[in-house]
Amino acid sequence: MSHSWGYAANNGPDKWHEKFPIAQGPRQSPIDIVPSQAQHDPNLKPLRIVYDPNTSKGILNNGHSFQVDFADENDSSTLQGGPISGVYRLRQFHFHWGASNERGSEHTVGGVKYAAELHLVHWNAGKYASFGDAAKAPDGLAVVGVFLKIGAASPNLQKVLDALDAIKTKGKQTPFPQFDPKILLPSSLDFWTYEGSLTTPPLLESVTWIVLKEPITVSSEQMAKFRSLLFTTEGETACCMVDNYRPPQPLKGRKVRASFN
Ligand SMILES: NS(=O)(=O)c1c(F)c(F)c(-n2cc(CC3CCCCC3)nn2)c(F)c1F
Ligand SMILES: [Zn+2]
Repeated sequence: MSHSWGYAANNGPDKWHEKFPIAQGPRQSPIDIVPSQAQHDPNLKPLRIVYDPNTSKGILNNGHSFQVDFADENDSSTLQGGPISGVYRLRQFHFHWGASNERGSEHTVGGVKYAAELHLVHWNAGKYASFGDAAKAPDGLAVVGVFLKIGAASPNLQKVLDALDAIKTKGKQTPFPQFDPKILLPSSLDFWTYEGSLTTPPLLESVTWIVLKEPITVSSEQMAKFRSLLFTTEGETACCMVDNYRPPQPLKGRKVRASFN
């Protein structure tokens, strides 16, 4: 596609393989997680998540989603344990969501779609010199996925949503200091894990996925706030940022493990 990738009919997930052939690779994400097929692995360690609010920097509309970026020059905000070895540093978090509440997540559970999905992106700083290097390695990234289901409003999520008015259009960013993303996590850290990829181009097969079983809740009004963002730049014909999710991809023989019984 001559134009850049997106989520519309002419540049969306079904077209990505034209410019990114790895889209049809052996370890693509997301997937449908079938709980009965996931084997409990007692060797999986508990997740160890330590985030320092001083590392949060800014919030950006990148034209595909919005992301909160973190300072990752040292081990202040890290993920360890679970299926990974070594220390992975938090780089950014972002979301995927639907035009309506019955869709929006990337991973599905027994075919069930959630309204949205949070991704906390970490890179293997113990082994690689930069995020870019890590993103090209099979053990370079670890992404923690958290489902958002419709229910009571999340006050902690509201802190993020209150910043969205300042980044309505593609390319806009604003400072977002002193934010601890740990407050976005559910009470249980039980997870499923499997080897996969980035769910957006360049779709690199470098992600150890760690998908939490317990969703957090979000209200319909809060979902409307996500949908107030635009894919487009100021001055372009406005196009609402919705349905920015890739559907599940073939498992191709991969095993999904569970940290819980
Ligand atoms: N949905 S996801 O799988 O959690 C997810 C991620 F894990 C990401 F890391 C990115 N990502 C993409 C780049 C550009 C880099 C540009 C240099 C080469 C590597 C990619 N930065 N971060 C991303 F966009 C995304 F959607
Ligand atoms: Zn994502």
